[in-house]
Amino acid sequence: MASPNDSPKPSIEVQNLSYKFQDGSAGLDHVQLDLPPGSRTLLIGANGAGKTTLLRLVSGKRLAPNNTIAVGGKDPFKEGLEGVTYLGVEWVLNSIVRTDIDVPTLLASVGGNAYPERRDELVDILDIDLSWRMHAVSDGERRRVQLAMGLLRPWQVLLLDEITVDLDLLSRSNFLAFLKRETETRACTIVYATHILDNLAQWPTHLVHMHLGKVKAWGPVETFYNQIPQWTSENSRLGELVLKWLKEDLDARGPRNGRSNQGKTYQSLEGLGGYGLEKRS
Ligand SMILES: Nc1ncnc2c1ncn2[C@@H]1O[C@H](COP(=O)(O)OP(=O)(O)OP(=O)(O)O)[C@@H](O)[C@H]1O
Repeated sequence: MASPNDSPKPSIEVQNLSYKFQDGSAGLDHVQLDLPPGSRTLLIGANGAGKTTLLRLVSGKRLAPNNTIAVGGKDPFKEGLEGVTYLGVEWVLNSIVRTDIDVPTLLASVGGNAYPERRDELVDILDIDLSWRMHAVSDGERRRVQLAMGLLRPWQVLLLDEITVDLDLLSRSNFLAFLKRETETRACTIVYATHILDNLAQWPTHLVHMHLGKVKAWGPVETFYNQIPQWTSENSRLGELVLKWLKEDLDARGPRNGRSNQGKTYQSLEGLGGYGLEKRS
């Protein structure tokens, strides 16, 4: 019988990937990445940097240009990748987890009975009460059940698009430790887009820094730490590095609504009504 370990090694290769949205606006610009099998990559970037766009393309949910993406050596869109799990916003909003349904039924519906040991481990680490009914749980409790559902089948590539925001600190820490163990004990690879760095200092093997649809830098995590020779106890070294990157990105981009041009804009409105008509005394 085939086991997940018989599958091709789950590397993620992105070659010169540019992507435009349907309205013609630029989504990604010449993205180049080569994430090795077994890696745990953090995707870092400000809001709107292109993280979700990249993850959706890598997962095969969006069509990328030919020969730009290979996951375990395969084109994710053409080959409908078995073993690639993408957990993002659409998945979080799935309405079934808000109905009056019990947890064992939900877990069985996603194959829980085929992987009883994994199911029981996930129930344990995510501290799930099997007597919960899903219409009567908190957001964080619902998220934990969803995570158990999403992680149950032994994926080879896991693409996570910040879906841990509702978890309390301990649940999130257990969840991250589980993911780390997974990459250490079987052939699998993770890419995680997040803004929350708690408990993550020792987690990633690789970092990808995105800005305005481009990958500004990527590589093994230790190759970046010389950028942060000193760090405070308030932030981890990773936290300091990410803060530095985001500040640089903001400086490079400038303010969203062009405040530096504001005087000019108001002048050009003169005569059109509003403040432009006021006379200086
Ligand atoms: N369907 C779309 N059509 C046009 N532009 C889009 C579309 N979806 C996203 N964008 C734009 O593409 C850019 C990247 O969006 P994306 O969702 O990939 O960012 P992100 O890095 O995941 O941000 P966040 O941290 O806020 O989740 C944003 O400027 C966004 O407005």
